[in-house]
Amino acid sequence: VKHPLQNKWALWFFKNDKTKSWQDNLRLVTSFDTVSFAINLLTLFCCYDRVYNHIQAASKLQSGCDYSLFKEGIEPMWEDERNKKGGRWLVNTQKNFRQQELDRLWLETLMLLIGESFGEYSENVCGAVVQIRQKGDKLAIWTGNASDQDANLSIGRKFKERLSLPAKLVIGYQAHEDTMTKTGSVTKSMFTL
Ligand SMILES: CN(C)c1nc(=O)c2c([nH]1)N([C@@H]1O[C@H](COP(=O)(O)OP(=O)(O)O)[C@@H](O)[C@H]1O)CN2C
Repeated sequence: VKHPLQNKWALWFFKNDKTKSWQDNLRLVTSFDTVSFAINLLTLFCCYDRVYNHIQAASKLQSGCDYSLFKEGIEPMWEDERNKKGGRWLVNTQKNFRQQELDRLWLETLMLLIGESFGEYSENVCGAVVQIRQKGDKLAIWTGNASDQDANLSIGRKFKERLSLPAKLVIGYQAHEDTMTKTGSVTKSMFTL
């Protein structure tokens, strides 16, 4: 028997090909809605084997690449109806995190989403993104309503707790509206944890 998940999820891959538009670089890899498929995917992410599958651990991706896991029907982009009034909890990791920590953090994030771990606020969650970058990798959970402070703070607390990040590693919640229009490299956070 296939145990259904509460939501259907879609895994996306972003490859940084400068010759194409941003949107053309975004590809749907697979979507799933059963526990067994989710477990297979999680094992692929944590003990990938290049020979048997095309899905590699996040830490092995080239710079400029992203993985996104979003609820079926929500595209991992600001412009999607379900994202445009939302924002993201953003974890900026130091360079040395990639080898030891990044895959664990991404796996924990995937399990938080697939496991609907945010209680009453799970329906506010749109998806999660891991981004491999020279200047430092990023991990984010996107929520659908930047002005729902109760939901966003509760989701952020659970996110930071589950990742068991060092207390001094501050995470910020940024509205996509601010990220889209940011001037310079840093977007202001609505709140931090
Ligand atoms: C529909 N559309 C065009 C569009 N829709 C989007 O939703 C969207 C973009 N464009 N993004 C573009 O990528 C650049 C790097 O962002 P980055 O998050 O990779 O961060 P880095 O600067 O590479 O660390 C962003 O500056 C933006 O140009 C990012 N993004 C989410």
